[in-house]
Amino acid sequence: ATQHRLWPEIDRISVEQLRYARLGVGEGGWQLFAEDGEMKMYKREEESNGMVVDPLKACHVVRGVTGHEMCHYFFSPDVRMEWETTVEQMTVIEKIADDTLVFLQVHKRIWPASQRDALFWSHMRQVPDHNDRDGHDIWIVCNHSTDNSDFPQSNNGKCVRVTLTVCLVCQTFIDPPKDGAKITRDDITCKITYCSVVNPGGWAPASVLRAVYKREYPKFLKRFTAYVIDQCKDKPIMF
Ligand SMILES: CCCc1ccc(-c2ccc(S(=O)(=O)CCO)cc2)cc1[C@H]1C[C@H]1c1ccccn1
Repeated sequence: ATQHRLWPEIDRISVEQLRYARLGVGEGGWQLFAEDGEMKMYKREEESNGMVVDPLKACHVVRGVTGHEMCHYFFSPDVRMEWETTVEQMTVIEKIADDTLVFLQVHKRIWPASQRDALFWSHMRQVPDHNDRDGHDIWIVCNHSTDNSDFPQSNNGKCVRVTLTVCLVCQTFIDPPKDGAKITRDDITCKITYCSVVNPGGWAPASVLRAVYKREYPKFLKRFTAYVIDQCKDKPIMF
């Protein structure tokens, strides 16, 4: 089959985002702004034409689930509204492949800014075994804004379109049980890096956006990881 017109971009951005996620937070002006147990959230304060575009990087360790499971639920349109509380409406407008979809999401309005929507491709892939550590396979979901002539910006002037790049990078670690016993969920740990850059696409008060991010991102990651743990606990492990 001839490849989809977006494929070169999807491949490039996915590779680039994996590299970006694996960079430490030691350099580059990251400031820790939220901590909750194993979850650490960092941001950089950046503006582009007077709009807040603060890059965010969250690191977390979740026990009892695999990276494949985390990415499966993050990617899946069927369960998105179960855990995503800032989305009012979600539509899959194109299926590029089994592991690549195009989403249109209308987000809940953040007063006093106007309502936002986001149109982005979402791609999930397993990355060849990274033996640079004792880690196991890596799974990644990358979401990146895209245009679609059937869904022009500011549909009937209602929403301002944001541009975003998001990646969820998950590495599974297995602590082999004694004498070759079957691996259980008590033996697996998943190290997560979540990165996001959201450009609001139009003016929104910096103080309001920064307050929303400070509140919403920790809530978002805690809610999502709790959701995956709950969905997986009675199911066979998806390695
Ligand atoms: C003015 C910008 C409004 C705004 C548009 C979009 C998003 C947003 C879109 C996608 C994703 S995701 O990680 O790809 C999961 C799929 O939904 C996360 C966030 C966030 C905000 C802002 C509202 C803030 C926020 C922060 C954290 C979580 C959710 N929302």
